[in-house]
Amino acid sequence: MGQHFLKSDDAARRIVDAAGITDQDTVLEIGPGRGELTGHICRRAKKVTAVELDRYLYMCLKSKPNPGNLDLVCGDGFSDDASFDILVSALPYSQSRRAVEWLSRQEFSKAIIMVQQEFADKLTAKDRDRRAISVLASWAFDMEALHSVPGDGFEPPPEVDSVVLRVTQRNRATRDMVSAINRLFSHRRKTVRNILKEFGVEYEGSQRLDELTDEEIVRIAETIR
Ligand SMILES: C[S@@+](CC[C@H](N)C(=O)[O-])C[C@H]1O[C@@H](n2cnc3c(N)ncnc32)[C@H](O)[C@@H]1O
Repeated sequence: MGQHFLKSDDAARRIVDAAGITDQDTVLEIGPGRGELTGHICRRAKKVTAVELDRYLYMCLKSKPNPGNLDLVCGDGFSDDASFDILVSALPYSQSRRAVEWLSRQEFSKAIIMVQQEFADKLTAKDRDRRAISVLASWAFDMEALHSVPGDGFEPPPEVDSVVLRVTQRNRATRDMVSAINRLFSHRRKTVRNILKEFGVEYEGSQRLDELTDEEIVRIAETIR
């Protein structure tokens, strides 16, 4: 479940400060774990929903005093019924990709997410290094890397460092679009014309997928939805 917990309260406060939460905001926290970020979020927000999948961690959090604006839920945080202004999440690393695909389909004003450096590099990769997730992320979001958190800032320490990203929405994706981009990238070294032939779509041009811009790839994905 990607259970690496922040050790320092200062590190937790720094992450929550980056969200710029006001008393008008509804905040979703996915994976509160032992609640390192939750208290800081509750002190700033109007309403907080914190969703923890691990029943034991959920019960531990539930046994603490509720600040009054916290709705604690045990379950999968990546729900299509979620409604929030701001997402704050030290994402479960095993589910970072799923989380980004899910976030691309939500309507939100800002997200502060912590991901492993390796995954952040994938999200911001350019040209031939791009994967489906890079194209989706750069089309759906503006992303800014704020600061890194070294592995020894967690308990237990993960093998790689993490980075805190500020994400705002550029475009909202649909489930079909996410799946079409993934399908295109399963053939990413072929020419676009050959890929599209497999989907019964005609295309003029001899470029390969990685020679196109993110916008062009998304437009092509829309033709095979
Ligand atoms: C990297 S830990 C972060 C914990 C805490 N927020 C912190 O910063 O120390 C990720 C947390 O997400 C929880 N988690 C994993 N998958 C989840 C899911 N699908 N929905 C909600 N919580 C999940 C894990 O149990 C774990 O508590």
